Amino acid sequence: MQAIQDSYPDNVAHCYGCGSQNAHGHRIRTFQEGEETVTRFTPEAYHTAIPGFVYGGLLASLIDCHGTATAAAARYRAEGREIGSAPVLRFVTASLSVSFLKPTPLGGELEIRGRVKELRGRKVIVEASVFADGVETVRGEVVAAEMPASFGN
Ligand SMILES: CCCCCCCCCC(=O)SCCNC(=O)CCNC(=O)[C@H](O)C(C)(C)COP(=O)(O)OP(=O)(O)OC[C@H]1O[C@@H](n2cnc3c(N)ncnc32)[C@H](O)[C@@H]1OP(=O)(O)O
Repeated sequence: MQAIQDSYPDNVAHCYGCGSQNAHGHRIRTFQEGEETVTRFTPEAYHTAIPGFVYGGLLASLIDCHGTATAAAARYRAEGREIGSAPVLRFVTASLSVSFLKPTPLGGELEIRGRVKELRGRKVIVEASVFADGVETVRGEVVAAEMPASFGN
């Protein structure tokens, strides 16, 4: 099945969270499921915070990259375009907020589910949650902004 990240051109696919070209990264893959987006990810033992529980920074990065992918997909949909079609839309994180509702157990697959809260101009706000065994443990919000041509300057 085609993931949203599969549409990222190779020259911008190095992100630590979601870049297919980053051998050391999480290389998350996000899928559209109706009005929601879904990423599944299984943390490794080295993603430990407190023994038996997942490190919060990893969870934040899952929300982050799930959010930017959801934002890009939403804008393509809003424009009635196929994901990845030219001109390519690239979204980066303008802000990220994360609430850790419960400790997230380490040792199984996590599900990250997201939805668009607002889509306006060059900005998309995405809400996303992490579920472990069906229990919501983390909730976050990503403000994703379309990457300007001047990015980094
Ligand atoms: C092709 C695929 C690429 C895959 C990459 C995936 C990335 C994964 C996640 C990341 O780690 S990205 C890396 C971390 N993020 C950055 O380094 C971004 C650094 N910041 C910037 O480059 C600029 O500040 C940014 C592009 C986010 C905004 O600059 P703009 O010149 O576009 O700002 P502008 O003032 O035009 O704002 C556009 C909209 O975003 C809003 N905005 C900007 N910064 C914000 C902020 N910090 N918080 C909330 N909203 C913000 C802003 O209010 C506005 O909304 P409105 O249209 O409603 O007014």
